[in-house]
Amino acid sequence: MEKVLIGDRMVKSFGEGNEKRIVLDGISLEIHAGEFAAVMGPSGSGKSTLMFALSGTDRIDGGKVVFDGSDLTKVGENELSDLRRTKMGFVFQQPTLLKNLNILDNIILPSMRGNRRNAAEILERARVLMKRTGIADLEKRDITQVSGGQLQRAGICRALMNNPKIIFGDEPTGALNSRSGEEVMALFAEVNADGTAILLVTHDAKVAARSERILFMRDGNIASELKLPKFRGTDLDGRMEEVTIKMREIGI
Ligand SMILES: Nc1ncnc2c1ncn2[C@@H]1O[C@H](COP(=O)(O)OP(=O)(O)OP(=O)(O)O)[C@@H](O)[C@H]1O
Repeated sequence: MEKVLIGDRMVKSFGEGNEKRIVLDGISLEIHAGEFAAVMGPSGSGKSTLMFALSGTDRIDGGKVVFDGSDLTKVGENELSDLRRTKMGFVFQQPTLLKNLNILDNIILPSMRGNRRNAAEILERARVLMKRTGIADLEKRDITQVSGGQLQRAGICRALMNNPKIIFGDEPTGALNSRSGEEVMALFAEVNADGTAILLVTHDAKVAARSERILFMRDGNIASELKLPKFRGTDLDGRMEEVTIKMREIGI
């Protein structure tokens, strides 16, 4: 199967001299097109740093990252930001939406910048996504007038605007109540069923159990891996148990 993302012996450290801390310690991984993977690990094991490295958000000190055939360690800043804007989607714990714009404008803003599609097409795409994520009637609302779950859905719509090859999620359900969290996860499953690869960082066994491959990090490397069949909406409890056993095994 086609590999959409390859991290090859990635090294990243912070600090200098005695303060130097190696956070990614030669870690390698591959994500296939359409795969749904999760990263778990103790606090400080390097999960967020890994996501920043794989998405070209941060430059790495050693090794390489190949995304959709482009070596992110070699491309210039403009090309890198184009790749990130047009082929990757990002969903964080707290969506970074702008306070002075309504929900719809927040969703379309990044696509309006430097995009060849015209405004009508962009608007249409946003409305299709808002309908699909259940927030169609909220387009004129200020971002302070919607719930956390609705805000996160708006963030997901924004991430999907350019039909990305991969979505990076860093604790995307971390700030949500369990019902909204489940709805957001169901949305990720739908997006994944359409062929978009997903890579999530999570502390939550219930979230990880919906993925098909879980990478367990420890001290800047992958300590273990768990493969599961693609989640079809059944036996979440059994899957969670498998994840929890593995977490215990490696001491998370
Ligand atoms: N910009 C930075 N400058 C200095 N140190 C950093 C920086 N970013 C991360 N670190 C350090 O790197 C280590 C790994 O951080 P990272 O955020 O990747 O861990 P994590 O596994 O995502 O943790 P958590 O589960 O708590 O979010 C931590 O010790 C952190 O303090």
